Amino acid sequence: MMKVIVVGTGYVGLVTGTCLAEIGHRVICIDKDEMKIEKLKRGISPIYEAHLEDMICRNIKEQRLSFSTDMKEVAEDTQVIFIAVGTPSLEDGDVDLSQVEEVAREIGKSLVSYGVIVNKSTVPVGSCVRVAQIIRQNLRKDISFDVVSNPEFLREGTAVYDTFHGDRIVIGSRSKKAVEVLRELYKPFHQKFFITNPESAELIKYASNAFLATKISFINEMANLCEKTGGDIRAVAEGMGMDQRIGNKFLQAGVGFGGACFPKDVKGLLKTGEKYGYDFKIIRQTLAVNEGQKQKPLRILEENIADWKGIKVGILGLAFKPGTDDVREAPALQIIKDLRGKGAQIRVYDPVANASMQSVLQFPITYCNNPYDAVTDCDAVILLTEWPEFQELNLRKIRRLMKRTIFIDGRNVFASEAMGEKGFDYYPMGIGSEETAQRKLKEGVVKVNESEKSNYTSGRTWNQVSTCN
Ligand SMILES: NC(=O)C1=CN([C@@H]2O[C@H](COP(=O)(O)OP(=O)(O)OC[C@H]3O[C@@H](n4cnc5c(N)ncnc54)[C@H](O)[C@@H]3O)[C@@H](O)[C@H]2O)C=CC1
Ligand SMILES: O=C(O)[C@H]1O[C@H](OP(=O)(O)OP(=O)(O)OC[C@H]2O[C@@H](n3ccc(=O)[nH]c3=O)[C@H](O)[C@@H]2O)[C@H](O)[C@@H](O)[C@@H]1O
Repeated sequence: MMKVIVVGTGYVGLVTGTCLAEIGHRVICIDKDEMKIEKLKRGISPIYEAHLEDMICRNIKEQRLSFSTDMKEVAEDTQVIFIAVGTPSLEDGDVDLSQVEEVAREIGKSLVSYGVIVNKSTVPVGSCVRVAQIIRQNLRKDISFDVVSNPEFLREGTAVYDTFHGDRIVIGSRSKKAVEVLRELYKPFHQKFFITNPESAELIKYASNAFLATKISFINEMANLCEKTGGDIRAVAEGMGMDQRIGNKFLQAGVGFGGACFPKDVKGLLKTGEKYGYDFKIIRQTLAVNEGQKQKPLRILEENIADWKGIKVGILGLAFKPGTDDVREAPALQIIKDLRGKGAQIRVYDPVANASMQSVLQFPITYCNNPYDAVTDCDAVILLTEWPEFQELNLRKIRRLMKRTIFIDGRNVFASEAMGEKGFDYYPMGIGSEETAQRKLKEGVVKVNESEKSNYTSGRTWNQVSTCN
């Protein structure tokens, strides 16, 4: 059993701290947000994450987990201190390290004996060295310590499961002593360790997220080609994924990736490249393709709607993915803004994310308590998050409640034929029709549509897109 401090009780800090308590360590989670800490002390989780609240309550009761706003909790017997604060994007895409640097200063002032300081926040290469430097500058007396890079790979929505079933635990350190402390800390998780130097560990995190994001942009471009050629992206992805070198995960076409991390980390890696004089061309396009993908629902509507006066659009799903109430960089944010720009009336429903959308949107839209209310009298419906409950929707009822019949399925939840039979003008992502294939064959090979080309070249680029938060 070790005594552990976790600074930052967001998705990563809170889940890590709680899971470490669950495996027997004594954990104190610290956050400067007093309201958050007050709630947590009463066993209330500030985030929606499966199994988390039960685990928090159990570990508080069994006295392995406590919460505080005070760095004075760092004591003689503290062996490990995690830094798990936010590293958001700055305006120009660079990583804002101010929270990490602030915590490093606090740790320097609070340290009373040897400790391993673990950088769990996603930070650019070189940050371990920087954090060590800040701590050293703030020490009150001469104390030895090690700073280790230990990036986190959990996904929101399955954060607790991922912590217990991770594919690997990456530890970047040149100190054998620090590596041994972390091996001991994580031993009960029974996961593979990958030990490397801090710089490589820091790059592994960015490389992993950027690679996964690129995989998504790739499949989305294939989906766009499927629509023109009569292919079905679901079959293409399945057939590709059967090759074990490719793998069948992260090949789900849709309206693009969102979330607190993919967009910010891809921009962060691009910025790192720039700083070191390297233009990372592939991931620049990964972002550009993603921006184009988020505009797809609007492009479909523009083709179908001549006069936007009085147009009502219903949106099903706001969270950037199912299982979370997080709307950071969610495609829904951009799509809602685009629709507002057109003057459309917008009705939305999400099983858990209505409140978080309301807290970031600076203009009013209609939030509904159920999906049927959200589609009532609508000219078009756009599904943006594949919540399992949407699979159970009474589609005939939806059709009856709508004014017109446009249904854009941004996550390919339904089957084209069934939707057609029910009377929808159904627009899935990347599912071409036989008629398109025949028509294209008759017309011969067509030239690249210039307007589409410009979406990725002269059109909106990632750093021109404003965010709501
Ligand atoms: N959200 C996710 O699924 C994942 C996030 N990451 C990375 O982990 C890091 C943390 O991310 P999240 O947990 O999502 O962030 P978050 O924004 O949800 O939480 C950060 C917390 O740190 C607190 N904080 C900020 N400055 C502080 C200070 N000086 N002292 C004490 N507390 C302070 C904030 O009040 C907030 O509660 C980021 O670098 C992120 O890129 C990595 C893997 C997964
Ligand atoms: O660094 C992070 O924060 C985390 O970022 C992602 O996790 P997360 O953002 O929670 O969610 P994902 O499940 O990866 O989905 C991200 C986005 O990609 C989209 N996506 C995902 C998979 C897919 O096939 N297609 C697709 O469009 C999702 O809809 C979602 O908007 C990574 O999967 C985690 O390993 C990583 O730790």
